[in-house]
Order: sequence, then C-alpha cells, then structure tokens
Amino acid sequence: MNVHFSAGVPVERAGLHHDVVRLTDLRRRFGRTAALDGVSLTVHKGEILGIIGRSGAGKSTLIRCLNGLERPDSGEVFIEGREISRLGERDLQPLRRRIGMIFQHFNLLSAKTVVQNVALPLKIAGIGKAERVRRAAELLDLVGLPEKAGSYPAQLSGGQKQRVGIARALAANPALLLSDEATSALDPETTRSILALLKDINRRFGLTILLITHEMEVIRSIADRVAVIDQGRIVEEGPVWSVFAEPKSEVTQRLLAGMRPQLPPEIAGRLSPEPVGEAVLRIDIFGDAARQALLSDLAGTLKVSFRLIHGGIETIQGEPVGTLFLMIPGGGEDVARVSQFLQARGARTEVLGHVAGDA
Ligand SMILES: Nc1ncnc2c1ncn2[C@@H]1O[C@H](COP(=O)(O)OP(=O)(O)OP(=O)(O)O)[C@@H](O)[C@H]1O
Repeated sequence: MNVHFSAGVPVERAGLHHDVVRLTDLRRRFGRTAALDGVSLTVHKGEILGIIGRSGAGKSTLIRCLNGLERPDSGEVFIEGREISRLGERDLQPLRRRIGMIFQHFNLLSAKTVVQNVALPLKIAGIGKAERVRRAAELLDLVGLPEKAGSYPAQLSGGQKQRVGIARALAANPALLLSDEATSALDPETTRSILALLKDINRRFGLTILLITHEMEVIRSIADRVAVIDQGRIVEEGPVWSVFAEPKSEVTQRLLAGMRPQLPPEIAGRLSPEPVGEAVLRIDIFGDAARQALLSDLAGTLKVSFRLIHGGIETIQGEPVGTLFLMIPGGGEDVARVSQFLQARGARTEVLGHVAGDA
C-alpha cells in the first residue's frame, strides 16, 4: 500500500505542530444558552481523541467552530498552529481541506459513483484527473472496496458507504479526521469493523482523529484520550482507561453506568443499611491492584470467608480495569479488615449495605 498522509503537504506544515487542534476558552451563546462555556482542549498529533456528551452538550457547536462554520463569541481555535476563528471565507477554504470529515449519514452524492465521490475533494482542490483516479483507487484499496469503484451509493450497505466516506475524507491528505457520530447509524458488527478500520489507519499512518460520539463503547474501542462535555464545558478529560477506572464527574459516571458491572438487581433490592446478615462490598481495581492475586491473598492472609457474587475485569488500552462485588458474613470487624487489606493494595472499596438471610 502506497498511501502517504503527508504527501502534498509542505514539510514545514506537516512536521511542525505537535498539536493539530488547540482550543482556548471557547465561548458561544445562543440567546440564554451557553452552547460552549469556556472550552479549552488540545488534539495531539497522531492521537485519537474522543469527545463524548449527551444530546445538547455542545458537540455540534464545537465541530462547527473547528471547521469555521461557526464563529465563537470569544476564545481561539488553532488548526496546526493557525488561529482560524476570525478568518474570512476565502482564507478558510484551504484550511478546511486540512480537516476530513465523516458523518452519521455518510453524506455521499447519490448521482456520482463511488470513485467520483472519493475523488471529489481532489477535484475541488484542482488536482488533475489521472492523479485523482490513481489516488481514489489507492484509497478504495485502503478501505477494502476496490471492486466498488463504479457502483453508486444506493448499491452499497451502510458499512460500505461509511468506508467510501472515510476514503473521501482522506483524499486530500487531511491533518485531522473529524468523525461526527460516524457509527451511530450502523449495527454493532459493522460499527466494530468501521472502528477497527479507523484504528488501523491511525496506527499505520499516524493520522490524528477527533471522534465525536454519545456512545462510550466507541470511546472504549478506539480512543486514546477522552474528553467529556456537558452544558458547554469539558467536565472530565484523560486517558480512556483512567477515566473508565475512576470517573470523577457525575455525567461520566452516568455515561459509563451501562458498561461497568452493577450489583445484580435481586441483591440490590434487598440491601439494608442495618448491619445484619452479610455485608455487600464493592471493590474497584485498576492498574497494579488488578494485576495481583488479590482475592486469594485476601483469603490466605486474613482467613475470612467471603463469596464473589458478581463482577469482572476488562482490559482498556492494555490496562486492567475492574469491579467486583463480595458478600462477607460475620460482624463489621471482618468487613473493616477486608476493606483495609484491599485499600492497602490500591483498591477502592465501598460497603453498599447488608443482606439478611440467603441471597
Ligand atoms: N443555532 C442555534 N440556535 C439556538 N440554539 C442553539 C443553536 N445551536 C445550538 N443551540 C443550543 O446550544 C446547545 C448545544 O447544542 P449542540 O447542537 O452543540 O449540542 P450537541 O451536543 O451537538 O447535541 P446533539 O448530540 O443532540 O446533536 C443546545 O442547547 C442547543 O439547543
């Protein structure tokens, strides 16, 4: 495969900027709504940054500020080191080409063939036909659709349309691929294959990707870092595994709720604050704490009995992150000893309550 994402970009622009995007204190109001309320954010070269937020959080306004469709009331938008928020339409055009976009509904031109769709950004950039066709064929190879060059979008599946969208977005060698809910209209299996393709392109060619989504699953699958946006503010930001391991904001905790092990409802429904029967202990572990033989050490060292009732450990970006639920019979003393033992090993523990009788 002979695809060079720096080809055609002057060397001084291709190599200089460690940060592809930098937003500083971005603000945009619509009447009384602060769509962006002081957003500062950086997208580093070569990374996949995921921005997640609920409906109305400010994601679309952020994207529009990034590609110059919206002017912020204040703050700055740097693309490859150049401030764009006050540029006129003429100066914006070449800068917009530095950002390739893929969309939820693909936005392909239905009257044009696949190869024409992919080559369109090159045509607009004034590239000659032979070069356009060569480059489009190369990109269709990259996204696994060489045989569909002459097809029309209506003849493709959703996943194939998005592959064409990706090829088109990459045609003009962008510095940044901006993915706006690009897998939201796809079934889970197709979503996985599109995300795998994006990750592969990121790893092989160092392409910087900014993913906008409302699905934590998308973030977990491929992002390196995540920023959580709510009511126009970034409420949490960090490496994906660490935000999954220790979500600090309530919004992040809610977004993660369906993805982390939860206490089974039949036990949750019987929880009582009264210290009777068995105590239910929640244990959150990550990193080194999750690499140890924590439970067998606990049983061997403290000689307390307990049972594991639910939980799991998954690997995110190579880091183990997990939640376990134990039931511990006996008095509060044992529970305190167990908690202390686990905390000393780096785990977080919380006594959720007690369950009387057989659970
Ligand atoms: N042109 C506009 N006029 C008035 N209000 C707007 C406009 N654009 C956005 N808003 C408001 O700003 C807030 C942020 O909207 P935005 O579309 O950026 O959120 P979003 O996170 O993209 O939501 P969604 O995921 O539903 O697309 C919302 O309260 C929205 O109603």
